[in-house]
Amino acid sequence: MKVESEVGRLQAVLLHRPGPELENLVPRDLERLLFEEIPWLPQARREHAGFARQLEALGVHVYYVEDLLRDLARDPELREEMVESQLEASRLRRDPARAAVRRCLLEEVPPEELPDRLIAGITKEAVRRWKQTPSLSDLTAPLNPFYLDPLPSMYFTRDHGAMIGPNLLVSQMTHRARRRETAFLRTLLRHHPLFQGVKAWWEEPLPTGIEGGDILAVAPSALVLGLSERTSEAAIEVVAERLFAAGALREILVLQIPSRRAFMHLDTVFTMVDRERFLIYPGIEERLRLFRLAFDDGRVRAEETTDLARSLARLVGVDRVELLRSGGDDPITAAREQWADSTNVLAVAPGQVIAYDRNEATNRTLQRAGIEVLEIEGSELVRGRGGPRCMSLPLDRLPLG
Ligand SMILES: NC(=[NH2+])NCCC[C@H](N)C(=O)O
Repeated sequence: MKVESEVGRLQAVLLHRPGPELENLVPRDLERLLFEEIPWLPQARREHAGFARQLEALGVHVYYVEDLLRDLARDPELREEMVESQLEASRLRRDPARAAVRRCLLEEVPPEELPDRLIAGITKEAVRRWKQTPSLSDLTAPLNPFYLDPLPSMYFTRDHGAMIGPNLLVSQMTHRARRRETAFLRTLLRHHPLFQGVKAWWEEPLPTGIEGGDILAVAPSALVLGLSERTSEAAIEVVAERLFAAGALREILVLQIPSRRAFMHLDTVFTMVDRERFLIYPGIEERLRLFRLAFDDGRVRAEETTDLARSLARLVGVDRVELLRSGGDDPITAAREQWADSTNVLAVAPGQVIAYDRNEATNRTLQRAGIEVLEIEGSELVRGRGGPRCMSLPLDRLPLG
């Protein structure tokens, strides 16, 4: 398994089917759990199944995080490791209730249900009988019902990490609300046979945030990284240093985007759709800052640069690249469609993408440019603020011939 480019023909991908975690969302928790709205689960699942069917029709192997975790949960030791790493990454880390939650998960929850239950969230109510006396936190349950929060953003598997060549960079999530998602990926990487032969680029977590939605491989040894609400300078510097030193990369282009909810990751405004073509939200172009990172005598050297198209061409190693603009020339349409993830398309091969059907103007622009747009429905899925790109973690792509 390896990924050397954002557009190489997709062979295998990791998804998560939206589940009861969405039904454990309540208005009070929306902001903290990084949602604006509550998707209607049965419809979100139908839409997600449509996405998976589209991928399978293209011959892509679709793996589901929850299925792989269920494979591991059969083994008592791995079950224990899964539970411990979830607790470590949660708010319960130093909570007196930790032991009771642990016992409930290991002694009461049937192993085959464990991954789904962890993702859905664990209520105080479910743990009550494992505690000796009612505690303050039991009494506050009506207002604050969860020991382990639901993970509603779990279906945005892209953010959990990124295959860079043959190995996986596991993200360091900026918000606590999403840290348990990556703990699952680490467990899979360590133990699941699917990942045999794939290593984490490094074991220890990075000091600060970097998320997969900000990582885009444009060529075998060249990355574009978003500097965004979720990915920090410090994390980019560490990643650059390590990947340069390992000989995995030659150059990195950093695109700084305004730190805003609507653009939480680079892939909400920019992605790659063909060997030499990119899709960008024009409302962002004026506000981008570009920085080039290279390895110079064992040190990462940064310099500011201008001209996105030229910088990308250099990175890809071609004379010129083409920037396609979302929203069909109308700033209002472009802003509306950006909010519905118009640029968050998933390239399944050079010049072939999966996109939400609702982004009509952007899809028309892509089609006119000769890009094949495979449309899926996503009116409930989009409420979580992500599209086909964020809903998929590519594990294997063919090299570009
Ligand atoms: N790569 C992406 N654009 N991911 C979208 C993530 C959306 C998710 N609700 C969050 O705020 O974290």
